[in-house]
Amino acid sequence: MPHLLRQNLLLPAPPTVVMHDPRTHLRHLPPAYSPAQTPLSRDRERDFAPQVRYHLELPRRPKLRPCKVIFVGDCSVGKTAIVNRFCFDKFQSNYKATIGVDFELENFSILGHNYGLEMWDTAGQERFKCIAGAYYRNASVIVVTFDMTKRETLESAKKWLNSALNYNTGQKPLIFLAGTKADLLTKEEFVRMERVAGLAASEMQAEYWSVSARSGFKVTELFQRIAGLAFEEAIKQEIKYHKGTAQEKGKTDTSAKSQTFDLRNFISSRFARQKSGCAC
Ligand SMILES: Nc1nc2c(ncn2[C@@H]2O[C@H](COP(=O)(O)OP(=O)(O)OP(=O)(O)O)[C@@H](O)[C@H]2O)c(=O)[nH]1
Repeated sequence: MPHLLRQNLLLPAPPTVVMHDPRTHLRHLPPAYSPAQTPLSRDRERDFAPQVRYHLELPRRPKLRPCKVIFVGDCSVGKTAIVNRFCFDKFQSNYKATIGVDFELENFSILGHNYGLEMWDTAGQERFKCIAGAYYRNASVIVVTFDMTKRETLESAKKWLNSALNYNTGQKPLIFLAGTKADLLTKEEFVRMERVAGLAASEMQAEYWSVSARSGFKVTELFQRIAGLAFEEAIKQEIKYHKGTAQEKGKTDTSAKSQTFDLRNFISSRFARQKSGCAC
């Protein structure tokens, strides 16, 4: 009975060690793949915005819904592979087409707040497109994926993005363009492909990433960046919402005050009229 022994000898209890998973525990905004290839944060913004940090220090805990991330792109480009590499740290070399859609949830701790990423890995095969399309709605993040060894998959990236945006007209999702299978390219091919893909990304107003699910190259960094930026955006939305309701409340308060003033005037004028003998 080791705990009894400890009690009898009045030994201090060992400190509780909280183990944080460094993949999902963020204290700073993870950097872009390349500062030149991101429309999502300016080069000098290397961390969470000060207003976001300030808001999180207020006693009121933010109410955050999980963030919906959708992966779209041609079949066999490696959408499932990058999700599986990040969520389970595994890679399968045999191809198994996604039927409709697959779903994974990963929980992050960002600046001490829990934040969930819902990952919707949609099918690239044409015959499943009508099913997958139904899952595009309410996406906060769109990751358009292409195979760096197949130029034609980059060419269809814009088509995939437009189709995902058509289901999300009411909001402004964050857009990422991810080139996969970086391990299969020579250095020259890699540099050439990044140049072409970077141009496509800026046309799509997307942040560009080259990754490899096989080697794990930049996969964790991509997901951390997605979580960091989506979290920051969610807090900014919350700040906007609170400012809006505070302004509304201010307006109601002033109109209530002016109503009290009018009421007082009305009573005193009525009283004066009654005094002067008028009954109307
Ligand atoms: N060498 C290499 N192969 C990869 C990589 N990523 C994916 N693959 C392979 O590419 C094939 C297709 O990968 P998936 O992840 O299933 O592709 P997908 O985009 O989900 O395909 P659909 O479900 O049809 O939309 C599989 O055989 C994977 O093993 C990578 O980074 N490097």
